[in-house]
Amino acid sequence: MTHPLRIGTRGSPLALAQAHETRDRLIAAHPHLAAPGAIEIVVFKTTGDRILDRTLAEAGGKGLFTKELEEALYDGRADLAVHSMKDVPTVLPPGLEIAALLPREDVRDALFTRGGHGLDDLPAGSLVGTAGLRRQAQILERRPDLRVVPLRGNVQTRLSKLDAGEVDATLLALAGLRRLGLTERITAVLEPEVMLPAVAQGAIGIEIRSDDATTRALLAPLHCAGTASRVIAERAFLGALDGSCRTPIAAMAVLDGGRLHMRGKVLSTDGRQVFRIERSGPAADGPAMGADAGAEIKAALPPDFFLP
Ligand SMILES: NCc1[nH]cc(CCC(=O)O)c1CC(=O)O
Repeated sequence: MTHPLRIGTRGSPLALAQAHETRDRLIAAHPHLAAPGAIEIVVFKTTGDRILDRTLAEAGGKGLFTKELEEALYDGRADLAVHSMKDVPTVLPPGLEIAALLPREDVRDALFTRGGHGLDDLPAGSLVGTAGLRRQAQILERRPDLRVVPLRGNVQTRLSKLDAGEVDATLLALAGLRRLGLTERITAVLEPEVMLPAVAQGAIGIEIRSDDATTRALLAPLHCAGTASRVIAERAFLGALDGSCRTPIAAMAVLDGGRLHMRGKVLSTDGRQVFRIERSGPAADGPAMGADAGAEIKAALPPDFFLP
């Protein structure tokens, strides 16, 4: 090889854990890559990492966590980019593709509360810290008597704010906590009936240049077909909705033998308006099922539902 295989990643602890998982899986599939210097992990700072004072929805725009990594792919500063698929826009920039989806983690969200309460027994008026509109809307759907305040930062930051009493509760994706080994302090895991996950939550995707057949071949053994059929259906749902990032949208597909079941949900940010959809069909029909479900729920929304 003329140069090391360069893995591009963000620098957050979770992003680094995902980059290391990718490296480990590459080495397991191709033992020659264990040689010193065969793989290099290169860290890039993304716009999303720089914006710490506002919620992402306020910052606006899509691809806040992916753009700089994609530029590195175009320039050849990275051969592959490791992403949380949850942060990857439904339409990829030209000339790039997701070459592999790693086996998906648990898709559910975890709740942390100071008093050890679950969601249903948190005292009225409790402050729930989350910057995510999907989580905000579904918390308020179930508990309109709670107050949601913006809370950003990595896992450690959020937990220290919880300890300091800035908020009474916060939520994080179980997948990220598992990958960081930080599940110990979880108070409750929220079932999808209460908190439907974000599209592609818990899935790691690896992006490459479409003209890079060498890297595509290296990644082929890492690809998980089951994860792909679920994530592709969910992303088709999101793509058909064409929602702004200020609209709470959730979806989850599960496989049962050869069949795919998917649930989708669109809410108002205050959780008062909730639109749901459910579909089942052969796994091979996932993309059409997702797109169809997205179109149907969109048609049911009031005309001015999507925020600009
Ligand atoms: N938007 C940030 C983000 N992107 C992916 C994850 C967690 C890992 C995953 O869902 O794959 C997180 C943090 C969180 O929501 O708790």
